[in-house]
Amino acid sequence: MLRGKSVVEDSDTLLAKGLIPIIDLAHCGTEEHPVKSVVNRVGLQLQKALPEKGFALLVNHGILEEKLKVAWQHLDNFCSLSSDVKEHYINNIEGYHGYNQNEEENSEGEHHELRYAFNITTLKISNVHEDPLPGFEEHINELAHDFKLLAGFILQSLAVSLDLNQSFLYEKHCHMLSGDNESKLCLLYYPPILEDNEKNELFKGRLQYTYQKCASDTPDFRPESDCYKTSDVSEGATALGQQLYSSGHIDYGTFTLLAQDSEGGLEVKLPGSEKWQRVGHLPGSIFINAGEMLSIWTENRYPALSHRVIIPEQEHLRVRGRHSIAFFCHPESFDFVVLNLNVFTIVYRLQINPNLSEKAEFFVR
Ligand SMILES: O=C(O)CCC(=O)C(=O)O
Ligand SMILES: [Fe+2]
Repeated sequence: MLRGKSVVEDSDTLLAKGLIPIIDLAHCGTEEHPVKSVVNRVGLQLQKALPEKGFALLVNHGILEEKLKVAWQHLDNFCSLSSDVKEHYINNIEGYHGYNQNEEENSEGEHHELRYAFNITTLKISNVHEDPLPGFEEHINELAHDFKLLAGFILQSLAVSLDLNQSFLYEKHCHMLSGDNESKLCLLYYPPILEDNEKNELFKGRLQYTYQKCASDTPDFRPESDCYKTSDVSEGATALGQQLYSSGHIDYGTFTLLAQDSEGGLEVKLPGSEKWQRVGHLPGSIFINAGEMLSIWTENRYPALSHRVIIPEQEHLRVRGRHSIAFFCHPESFDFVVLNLNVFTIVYRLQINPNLSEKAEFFVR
């Protein structure tokens, strides 16, 4: 995957304003032969961005917009299939590969996960029936591979940022998307949410579009603004702009790469803050945030970012729905112990440098 083409024109202006940590990956070489000076520079930028903001935006990352668009079109086609056809694609218990029906159906209790998800956990197996979805598997696998390569580059910069040998973290993640590692590419579709005025209830709208342009051509990043007025909102509230597509959480892997097709409700708590703040969307960029694993290894030097997706209050955003693609980057697990009570303990043994934890234990909830 060669990089170089500039996809974000306004990044210099935003950088100059100091509002947003933007990391430019142009001319960084390939994952196998990365350009050392770029690895080092990206490492320095991550070293500043992750503790201060908990995230950064990657630009000129080499994953073409067109590829993302086609993936979302495939996802739309998939979501439009009848339930009995979709059932054939439901993820298998061991690998979580395939359609995640639970996320769609989980509308009981306080949290509503109003979204469709299709997971790619391995490039090896072929359990996607091509029949009603011509080209789906080939395309999604190629995209998953691109994300894996991008993650590979970031791992090298991350290692440098932590004063580790450049290949150290990369080697600990070398089985991503092999089926033996929890990394996955997750195609997500958040349907338009409509309000039934008579019943005063929210319901999922029909899929209405294939791909959407951003609400505005101007990059939109306003962590200081409070335009959704959600800072004091308790989860489970019912008014639009307060209802959640995806409730507040941290990702539990090393880091997550997130591509979005538009502005649409992503909110974060910046490190040290208890306030939910909106993250707008910079067209063409990929959002990166640290996960729980990285925060454990670094003893919270790179804190895991709390984030959630709300249903936008503004009607023009809400009625369009939204697509995203998340790549969850996970290390190899050397020891996997399953306890009862639905709690898994995963022990990762890593010989990191003496300043960092050698062993991290954490719980998958
Ligand atoms: O779709 C998004 O913007 C975020 C998804 C997310 O945070 C997750 O699936 O963990
Ligand atoms: Fe997440």
